[in-house]
Amino acid sequence: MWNSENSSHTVPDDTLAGLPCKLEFSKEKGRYLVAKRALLREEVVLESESYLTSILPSWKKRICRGCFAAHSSRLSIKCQCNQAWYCSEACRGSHACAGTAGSQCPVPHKLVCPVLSYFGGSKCDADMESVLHMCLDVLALQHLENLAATAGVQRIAKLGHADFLLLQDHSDDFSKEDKRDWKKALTFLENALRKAGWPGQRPRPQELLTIVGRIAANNFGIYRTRGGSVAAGRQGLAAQKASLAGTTVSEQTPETGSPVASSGSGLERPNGMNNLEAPAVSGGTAHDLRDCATTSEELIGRELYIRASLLNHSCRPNCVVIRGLSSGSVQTLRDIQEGEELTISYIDLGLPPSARGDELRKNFFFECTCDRCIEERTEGATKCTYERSKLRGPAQGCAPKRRGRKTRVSQ
Ligand SMILES: C[S@@+](CC[C@H](N)C(=O)[O-])C[C@H]1O[C@@H](n2cnc3c(N)ncnc32)[C@H](O)[C@@H]1O
Repeated sequence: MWNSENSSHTVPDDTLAGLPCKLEFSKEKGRYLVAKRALLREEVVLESESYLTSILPSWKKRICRGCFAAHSSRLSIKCQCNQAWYCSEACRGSHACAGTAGSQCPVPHKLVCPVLSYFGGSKCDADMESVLHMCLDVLALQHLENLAATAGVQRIAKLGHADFLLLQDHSDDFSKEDKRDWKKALTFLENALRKAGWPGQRPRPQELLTIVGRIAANNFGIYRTRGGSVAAGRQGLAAQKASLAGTTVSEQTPETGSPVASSGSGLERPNGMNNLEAPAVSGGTAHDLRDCATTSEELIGRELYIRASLLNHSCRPNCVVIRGLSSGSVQTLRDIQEGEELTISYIDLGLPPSARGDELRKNFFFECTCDRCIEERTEGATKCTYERSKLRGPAQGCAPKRRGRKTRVSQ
């Protein structure tokens, strides 16, 4: 349910200007995007560079923080904080001053480096640590904007801190255990800020928690194919194979930004979801908004998009997010009528209904009411009545699943 205290249900007019979609709002599912006109299959609905990115600690030595290229062996150039690795001195130089290439919010590494020096001693798990990295970037952006405002400069980046605040905050929905874990992690961050002599305003714990609450429910996973070379990039799409049988989605080569040679079925697009064993696209990554990889995929990092975060979930999505090296685009999977809601999948669509529900409840805090879930529930109920009459006993396997403990925020 929409939390009006934590988020505003409008966005500035220019956020969606020129796009074939517009924003609507409902109390049940918050803001959502609808088609402003009829859309054709494979049409690009929106395109944007990522807002912020972070790499999981286990991958930091193989993905260049400057240009974001992935490498099959450990990189040899690193920053003194031991948190950022590079493929060249040029990448190190540009990251220090301008942040990761392609990010809409350039956070100069030299600003956050002293704080990151303490991250080696963090006892947080890898996922939490990657969220803390993003949290720090948000604080850095806020600080830079405060400085710019004092100096009379209006905007330092295309998208700023105000845009981050548009994201829906779910910190109030965290379970007791999550809140406790996050409190510990954020105390670690607060101490690192203090020890590093953070030049910006030191945030209050509640403020930090709302930053985490925004990152948690809105970040996109970056995946690689397990067992493939590190530079491989067809990540995140495999999971949608099951429910989108018959359609395939292309990936883009990072060098050209254009789809690679066609070899699939359905949409006749290459390296798609029906073609899991096909050679991977060198250097690219595709991602979707969900937390769990399939067995053939591995999560390597996380990133935030602002506009794409306005897309709600459906277990039968009509759009997909495709990631190039430095930008993401949302494309339609089928023809869409004017006024129809645009949706993507946040989860592995190959999961059985109850597991999909658990994922969405645990990580995104809502009960899915998409047409696929309703159909499956109806089918389940019919099957259940049939089984019951066959067994002439109590219902078997049809009891509503007990709501599991929400585990650590693992966005
Ligand atoms: C990435 S945001 C999507 C945009 C969001 N509705 C907003 O107003 O900012 C994810 C959140 O949207 C809501 N949401 C997404 N899909 C939904 C759905 N199918 N039904 C209900 N709520 C949904 C949930 O609160 C979820 O945590």
